[in-house]
Amino acid sequence: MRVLVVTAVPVERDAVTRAFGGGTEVLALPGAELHRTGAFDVLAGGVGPAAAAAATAFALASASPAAAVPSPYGLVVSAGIGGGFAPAAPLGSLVVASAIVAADLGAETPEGFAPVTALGFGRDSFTPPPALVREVASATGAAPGPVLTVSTVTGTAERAAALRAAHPGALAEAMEGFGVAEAAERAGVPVLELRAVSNAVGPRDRAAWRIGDALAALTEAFGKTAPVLEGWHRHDH
Ligand SMILES: O=C(O)c1cccc(C(=O)CC[C@H]2O[C@@H](n3cnc4c(=O)[nH]cnc43)[C@H](O)[C@@H]2O)c1
Repeated sequence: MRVLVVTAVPVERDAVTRAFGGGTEVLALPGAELHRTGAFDVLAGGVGPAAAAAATAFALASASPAAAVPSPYGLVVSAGIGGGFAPAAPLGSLVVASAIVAADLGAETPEGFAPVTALGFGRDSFTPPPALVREVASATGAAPGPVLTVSTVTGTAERAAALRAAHPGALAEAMEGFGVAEAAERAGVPVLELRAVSNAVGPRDRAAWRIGDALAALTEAFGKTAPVLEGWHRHDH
């Protein structure tokens, strides 16, 4: 079974492929460049949910161009750095999504934020396979919990508090998971999201970012969880 890993930017892609120990082949597809190592195809699809959804959809469609041909991918993983909600997700820690939540997809109303589902269309979250989430958490030490997808990075304590209130238990925010999940769902492939925390969700403080530490944590996590991911079959669980 092949695994498609979608990051936002090339440094995240390279942090993931580094875990697999070399021998990477680059495959140029329409709309996507896959870095293939063994069972893993890793793609830097761009920042934000729209870029992530488009890149993931192109990769999935290129891999099985005819509807009658099943996808070679058994799993799609959205991976990269992210902001962590303190104290549950400190800098350098890992989070694996138990739910991938579109945190700002909806409407502002006098009563507060209304998710797109409350407006009567679309969906506002995806649930990765719970057994796989548990296995990845156990292999990597990642904390399992909801991960929010936002189009605007949180930069104030007020916004962080509003997100916590609207999504109790959320551990992290990032910008691509929901887009990757939308594309994976349409291809009938399960999805997972794994984030390494580079900064705290809250007031903007660029000096406090620990991007290098988070990328190193991402490499270590994929090193530990690669056998779990490539050996996982959805019907096993
Ligand atoms: O300019 C800022 O204040 C700022 C703060 C944090 C992150 C950024 C980015 O442009 C990175 C976006 C990129 O990284 C992921 N990411 C990392 N931290 C966060 C976050 O706190 N909230 C949302 N996304 C984050 C994200 O998935 C993007 O790929 C700028």
